Amino acid sequence: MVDQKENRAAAPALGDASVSVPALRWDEPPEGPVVVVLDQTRLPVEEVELVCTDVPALVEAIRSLAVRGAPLLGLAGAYGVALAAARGYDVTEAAELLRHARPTAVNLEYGVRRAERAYRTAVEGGADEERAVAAALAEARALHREDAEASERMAEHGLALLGELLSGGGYRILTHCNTGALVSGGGGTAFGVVRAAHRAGELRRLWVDETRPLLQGARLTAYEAAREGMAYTLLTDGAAGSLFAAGEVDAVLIGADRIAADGSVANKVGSYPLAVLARYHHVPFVVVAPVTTVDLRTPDGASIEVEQRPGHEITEFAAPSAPGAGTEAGSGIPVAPLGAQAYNPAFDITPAELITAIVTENGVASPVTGDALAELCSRSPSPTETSRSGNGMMGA
Ligand SMILES: CSC[C@H]1O[C@H](OP(=O)(O)O)[C@H](O)[C@@H]1O
Repeated sequence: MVDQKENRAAAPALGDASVSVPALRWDEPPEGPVVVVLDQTRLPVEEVELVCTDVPALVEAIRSLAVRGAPLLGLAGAYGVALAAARGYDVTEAAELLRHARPTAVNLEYGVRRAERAYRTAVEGGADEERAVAAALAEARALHREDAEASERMAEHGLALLGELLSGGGYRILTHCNTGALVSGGGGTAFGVVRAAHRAGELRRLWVDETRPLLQGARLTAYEAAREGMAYTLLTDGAAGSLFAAGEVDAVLIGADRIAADGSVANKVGSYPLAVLARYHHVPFVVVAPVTTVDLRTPDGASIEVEQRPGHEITEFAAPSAPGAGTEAGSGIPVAPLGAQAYNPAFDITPAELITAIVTENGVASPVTGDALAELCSRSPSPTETSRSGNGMMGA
């Protein structure tokens, strides 16, 4: 068992919309620097922090989804490198452990690379160990700030896009998995747009896919929606089709874990069926992600490694209140015959032609093309403009 200590929050989170701790933070107690993560496997029942004093503990937190969500994984990777350096561990070995903790979200390897490069550049420039550690930590903090700023801009661009795509306010938005402050250094990606619509008085209903098997929607998005005072309704993933058929969905907003150069999007399993439903029912299907999630080195969706997770996440039901519940086979409540085989991809791939728009902090690509994505990635963050440019670009 890795060395993870627990801090219990002042009050239970369930039903208490006020209690909140950051999804991830750096701390420097007298006994040495630590990375502290809010254990998302325990939400919404308890807000419990995991204090990671070394990289194996942080890797375990990533693998168990105690800390999860593409942009936040980037921060975990960057702070993990700083933690290794600050504690005198082998930075190369630590970086390798971190970047391979989960394969699909490109942000993880990006965050590791940013902090590792800062550390190496300092060392090669003659800096002593203390200054090299400081350089890695400064880079992690810079990425944290950038992600928070990106959240703000994605929310602005996304709200402007909804105004262009949908006539009048009173949006009924369906979302999948969890894409709010729990996946980010700021307000999140797709849920950040939902929050902006809510605060602008434009959100009539948030349909929340529960998102089997780990229930990020039921446990986490509902938790964030409740704290925001939103009108939200939970549904099973299989019920989404009947909502579309009833004309109850005005738009689908989802996040992303990796966007390939051709605009294919890897996101939580169940995203692709939503894209097909949205296309069949002529509903806008919008992906919201920072440019750090766009991987121009991966040519297409078939080239994205989709994480295959253990079958017990499907064949057993894990009670989130128990420490470590569901992280090991046999620790949950069986819901299938012993020995049942399970197919458990964590993500699926949605082709660009089924995506109405990709919203980033640098603007909006619609239609989604490789050129439009590359252009967005080449830009610096931009203020919101909703003019549609000739090359299919929307936003600044
Ligand atoms: C916008 S990042 C959130 C993204 O990450 C989730 O995956 P996981 O919970 O396995 O980390 C899901 O794909 C969300 O869309």
